[in-house]
Amino acid sequence: MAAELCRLGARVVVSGRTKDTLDATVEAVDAELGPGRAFAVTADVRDPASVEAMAGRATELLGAVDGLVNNASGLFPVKAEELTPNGFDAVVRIVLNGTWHCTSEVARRWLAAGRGGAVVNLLTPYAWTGAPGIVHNASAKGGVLAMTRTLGAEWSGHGVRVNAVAPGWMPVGGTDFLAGDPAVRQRLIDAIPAGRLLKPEETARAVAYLLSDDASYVVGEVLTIDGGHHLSKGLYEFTDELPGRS
Ligand SMILES: CCCCCCCCCCC/C=C/C(=O)SCCNC(=O)CCNC(=O)[C@H](O)C(C)(C)COP(=O)(O)OP(=O)(O)OC[C@H]1O[C@@H](n2cnc3c(N)ncnc32)[C@H](O)[C@@H]1OP(=O)(O)O
Ligand SMILES: NC(=O)C1=CN([C@@H]2O[C@H](COP(=O)(O)OP(=O)(O)OC[C@H]3O[C@@H](n4cnc5c(N)ncnc54)[C@H](OP(=O)(O)O)[C@@H]3O)[C@@H](O)[C@H]2O)C=CC1
Repeated sequence: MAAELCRLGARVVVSGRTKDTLDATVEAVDAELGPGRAFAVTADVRDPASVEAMAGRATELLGAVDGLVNNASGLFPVKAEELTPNGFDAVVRIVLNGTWHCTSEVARRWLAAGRGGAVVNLLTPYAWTGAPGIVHNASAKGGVLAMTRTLGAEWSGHGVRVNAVAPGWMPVGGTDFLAGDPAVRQRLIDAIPAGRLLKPEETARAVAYLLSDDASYVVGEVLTIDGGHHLSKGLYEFTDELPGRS
């Protein structure tokens, strides 16, 4: 995500809890594009004080912050009846609370300065379809969907745009548990009308569009990029076999 945004011309502060991961991203961008495009700042999105410090440091490093991408997430597959209260909280605190802490911190700075900015939240189509097996993450993403629409409307008159992208399955990061098993992977691909997985840089380009002035009249919207996965293939594959076809 960060590397593709830099390739498209952005200067980016990457943030998360693990310094080594952030440094590796910055080193990769430096090696490809030269220094001064990407910077690392550690933060924990569950902690408002940590987020405040991150926003301050990002402003120092970039001069001004024009956009925020809420990408942090947590997920583990679990049957709902086996999920503990702490397990539910662990995911909701990252996804829903973390998105709020980052969005409110950055937007308050923009509003106080009398300037606009763009927020893009990472959703998934199951924010509105639901997703058996990951009730914690689906519930949190559903909350972020409502937050996107609410703040999109509430702040648009101030020039602060809040939108979201809803990617389908990318074989990266937290979805290793799906990608690792070739049989599971193929079953998932078979259910996607486009017949392939999503490339991370395709998600990054959708994020870049929503951050850009090209999307200046797009407010509280969700750009879904899942190859039609949530729409399903319906009966299309059976149309040659079904009785009554013309
Ligand atoms: C399945 C749908 C198929 C459709 C396919 C559609 C396309 C796929 C779309 C995929 C969308 C992806 C969305 C993502 O969000 S990907 C990003 C995921 N990234 C990560 O998960 C990385 C970060 N993850 C974590 O940090 C951890 O997993 C965690 C979220 C748990 C947070 O860690 P933390 O250190 O805060 O938590 P603890 O280890 O202290 O645990 C807290 C409680 O949670 C319980 N727990 C933890 N892991 C599990 C597990 N595997 N099973 C059950 N319970 C778990 C743990 O026991 C603690 O609870 P208790 O104190 O009660 O024991
Ligand atoms: N992968 C996929 O197929 C899909 C992903 N998405 C969404 O895209 C986004 C990125 O997904 P993906 O790249 O797979 O996820 P990853 O697990 O690779 O990345 C999640 C990031 O969140 C950071 N993070 C987790 N907890 C915290 C925290 N408390 N504070 C700060 N940062 C934190 C992690 O860094 P660290 O642990 O170092 O803090 C990590 O960099 C997520 O929002 C996800 O829901 C949506 C649809 C599909």
